[in-house]
Amino acid sequence: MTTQPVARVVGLTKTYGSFTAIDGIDFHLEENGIYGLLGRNGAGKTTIMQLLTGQIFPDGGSLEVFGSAPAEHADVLRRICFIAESQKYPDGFRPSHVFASAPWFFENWNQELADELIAEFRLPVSRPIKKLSRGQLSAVGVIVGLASRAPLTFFDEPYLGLDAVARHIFYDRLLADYAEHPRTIVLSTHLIDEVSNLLEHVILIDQGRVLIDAPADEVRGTATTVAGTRAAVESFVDGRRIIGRDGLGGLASVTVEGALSAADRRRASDLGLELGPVSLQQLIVHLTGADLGADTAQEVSA
Ligand SMILES: Nc1ncnc2c1ncn2[C@@H]1O[C@H](COP(=O)(O)OP(=O)(O)OP(=O)(O)O)[C@@H](O)[C@H]1O
Repeated sequence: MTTQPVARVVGLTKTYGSFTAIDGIDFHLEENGIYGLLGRNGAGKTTIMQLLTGQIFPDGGSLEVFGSAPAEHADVLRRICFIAESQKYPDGFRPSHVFASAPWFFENWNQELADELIAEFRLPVSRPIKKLSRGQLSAVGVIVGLASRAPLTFFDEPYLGLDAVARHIFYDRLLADYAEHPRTIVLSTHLIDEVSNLLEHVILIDQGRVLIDAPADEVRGTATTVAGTRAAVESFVDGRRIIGRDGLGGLASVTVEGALSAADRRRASDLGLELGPVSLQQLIVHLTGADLGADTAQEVSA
């Protein structure tokens, strides 16, 4: 049985003056999946989400969400929740006002889940939003995004300022709620290693184009990390395409591109080497030529 995709994007283009932000991309979002929309700064991730949520219009190609152009259809927009990096709220609003008005926008809004999250995030719901800390402000968005249970939910770098505990509450709650109430969730983030286990599908954007559109496990399987004594590792990886290196003293860990054959695996075992899957982040750093690790370190400590 084939289901109709939640979103269908064909040859989608968005230009700003002479600059092409989105360059003729194609992809589908299927019903019920957690997608990672990944890429370097300025790759085009937010622009894609703005196009899919009808906030801006494309300059070329076609775009269907739940079978219609999102911008003109209120019934489509009602099934979408978009949590932006810096969500804006009306002046004088308090989190309690946001949660009280949410059922009006989201037909699947679940107040019980919202209340549990408010307690877990220790969010002061009666404080004016303007007075909230950066992390508390992000928590408001994360709570709306999860409790909306919208059939298509976008989280655009949702956790600026959230501490490690709060981020893990978000990841755990997202997975648990998704298991009980499957829907389509698109997560854009630079903290790739942290969300790597959540993602079922990866769409990697680079300079307005799609570099990867594949199941996360398939992406991870395109490279292998080889670890062991330096001499054994170097002998094993000799002649292979190397993606990354790490090591300390006599120990080394090298990531190589391509699938390993059964003979390769036997040889690695004979050399006393350990083989492991590549981290999604390592692979993406390699493919987009960026040091996302530095970015990540900054954000984690922020
Ligand atoms: N209104 C605009 N006018 C001109 N250029 C724009 C506009 N909006 C976005 N851009 C450009 O389009 C490109 C894509 O921006 P976008 O915000 O989608 O990137 P992103 O992948 O979300 O980046 P980040 O990870 O830094 O948030 C960038 O080069 C950006 O400068």
